[in-house]
Amino acid sequence: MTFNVTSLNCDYGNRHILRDINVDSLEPGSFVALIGPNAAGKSTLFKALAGLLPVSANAIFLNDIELQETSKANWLSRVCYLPQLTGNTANLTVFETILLARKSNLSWAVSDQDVAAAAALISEFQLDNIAHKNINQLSGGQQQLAAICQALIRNPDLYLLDEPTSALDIHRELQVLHALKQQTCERGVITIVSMHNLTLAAKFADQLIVLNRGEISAQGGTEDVLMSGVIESTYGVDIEVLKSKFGEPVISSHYRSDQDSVLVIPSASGSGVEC
Ligand SMILES: Nc1ncnc2c1ncn2[C@@H]1O[C@H](COP(=O)(O)OP(=O)(O)OP(=O)(O)O)[C@@H](O)[C@H]1O
Repeated sequence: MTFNVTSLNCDYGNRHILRDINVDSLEPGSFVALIGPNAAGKSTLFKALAGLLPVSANAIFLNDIELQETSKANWLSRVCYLPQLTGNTANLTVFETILLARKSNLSWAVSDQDVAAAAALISEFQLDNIAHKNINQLSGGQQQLAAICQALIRNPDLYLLDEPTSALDIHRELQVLHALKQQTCERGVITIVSMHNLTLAAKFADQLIVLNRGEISAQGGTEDVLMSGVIESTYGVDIEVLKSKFGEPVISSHYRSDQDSVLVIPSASGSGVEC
């Protein structure tokens, strides 16, 4: 199983958002972090790859299936897309929400295995005390955990996870990323996760894809990309890659206050104030 993208373009109206996106072939078990500044186009890329936006592309292949030549239902049975946290307003309990995700591409009937799989995830993520609660009565972090369980209960070939841990505390964040990485390796799934925390990206991802202003500026092994200088030029910051006491990379960053980063705040007279 492989995933690759050739020459993808995507517009919102007459605004070009993604330009000539190429993703080199990703193999089963790949855990990839999609990084890039705000508004770079990461969410748009996920929606495009999930088949939820009109695109032009030479090819978007998952194994031998081409997105533009298959049905949306067939594509979405193999691809699990988790959008950024938006707030779940469904009138369902946590348990029902997770069970429902399991049912998305199977028959209407609920088997003992489906119930057991939902219960196992609730137990693994210590959600027992909120399993009976309505999803719209939870905190942002609790809702995000339920959404992650919805993703984990699926068995896709490709995960597209848009900032899946943005609302989680550090303990939960590590727990979730560890579980996602484990599932990726054990099931031979391909996982692409967007994230802003570069240290966590470096800790978990074996590859980084850097998106900047709608274009991919780098794809490669995590260490190679971190050392290449592309992070500095993409974000306009200085970084240093250190090693933690656990032998893992830590990204130390420094704000650049040089001429290029002068921030101009518009004043009442319209002339602007430099900071
Ligand atoms: N529905 C939409 N209609 C028009 N423009 C949009 C729409 N959604 C996003 N955009 C624009 O597309 C660009 C890319 O947005 P996108 O949400 O993909 O960025 P992102 O990299 O995910 O950002 P962030 O890290 O801030 O979440 C932005 O300029 C945004 O304003």
